[in-house]
Amino acid sequence: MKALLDVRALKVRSHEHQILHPLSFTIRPGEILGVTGESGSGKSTLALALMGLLPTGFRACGNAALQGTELLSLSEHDLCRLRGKTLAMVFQEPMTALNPTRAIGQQIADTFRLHTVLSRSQIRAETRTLLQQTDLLEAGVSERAYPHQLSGGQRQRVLLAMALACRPSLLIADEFTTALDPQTRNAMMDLLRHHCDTHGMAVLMVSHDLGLIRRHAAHVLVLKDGACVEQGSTSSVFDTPSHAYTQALLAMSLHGAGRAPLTPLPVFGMPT
Ligand SMILES: Nc1ncnc2c1ncn2[C@@H]1O[C@H](COP(=O)(O)OP(=O)(O)OP(=O)(O)O)[C@@H](O)[C@H]1O
Repeated sequence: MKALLDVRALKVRSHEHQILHPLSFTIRPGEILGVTGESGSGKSTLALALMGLLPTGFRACGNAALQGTELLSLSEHDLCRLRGKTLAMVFQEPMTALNPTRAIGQQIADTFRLHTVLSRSQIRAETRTLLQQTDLLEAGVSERAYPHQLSGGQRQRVLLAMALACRPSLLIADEFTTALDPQTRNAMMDLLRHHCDTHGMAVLMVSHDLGLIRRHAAHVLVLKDGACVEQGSTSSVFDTPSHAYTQALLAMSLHGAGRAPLTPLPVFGMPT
């Protein structure tokens, strides 16, 4: 099957540092790619580079073609047309991504108003469907609620509803399950899976949670200091990791789950 996202030698530099070393990977329609690595390894930078939202002073080069459209050379105007419709992102920090002065129902409806020609009543119905699918109505959250009246996990679900509104081809989800309890996390992953299976949506899922990646991602990319140390099918990378860093991440993840690692963990990124 043809790649939906084809990334070739994508690099990111800040004024002083190389933040991402050349990365190459593909994601096919309907597929979830997990991106993992310790804090500061460059996961969010990769997500922001694809969205065209890098901080001032950062520069991306290389190639990143989404359905044949080269993302890195698009003008801000063309990127704006793509974002929300073809390419969507759920941010790590929901409070800064939501508008504190607008009710959540209005914010979800805004996405439809901006990118579709649906009538007011269709937008109202679609907005309610999304609130239902993200279990917000069930939790007693009204579409008239403002972001500050919601818990972190509920705000995260509003962002997910906004991201899924226009059935994007590619969803970039940066640690979006962190604030969710296990039951809600599973329900949200099921919702993503549903969009992957029914609309062919692909997902680039940034997460520290190796269990989540193992369960839901077909492929995984392991980052360390901005470089890819290992990538491949999740089962082969996790069952037979070839790099010591991946082995250490897996051991730490087992340790966190209450099982002691068999060998002492190597220390990464620390002066010796
Ligand atoms: N706005 C910024 N200004 C300067 N350096 C930055 C900025 N954002 C990120 N960096 C640097 O880029 C590198 C990668 O950071 P990034 O946020 O992409 O890592 P991450 O893997 O997403 O971390 P985390 O898991 O903690 O979110 C780090 O060295 C970080 O210090």
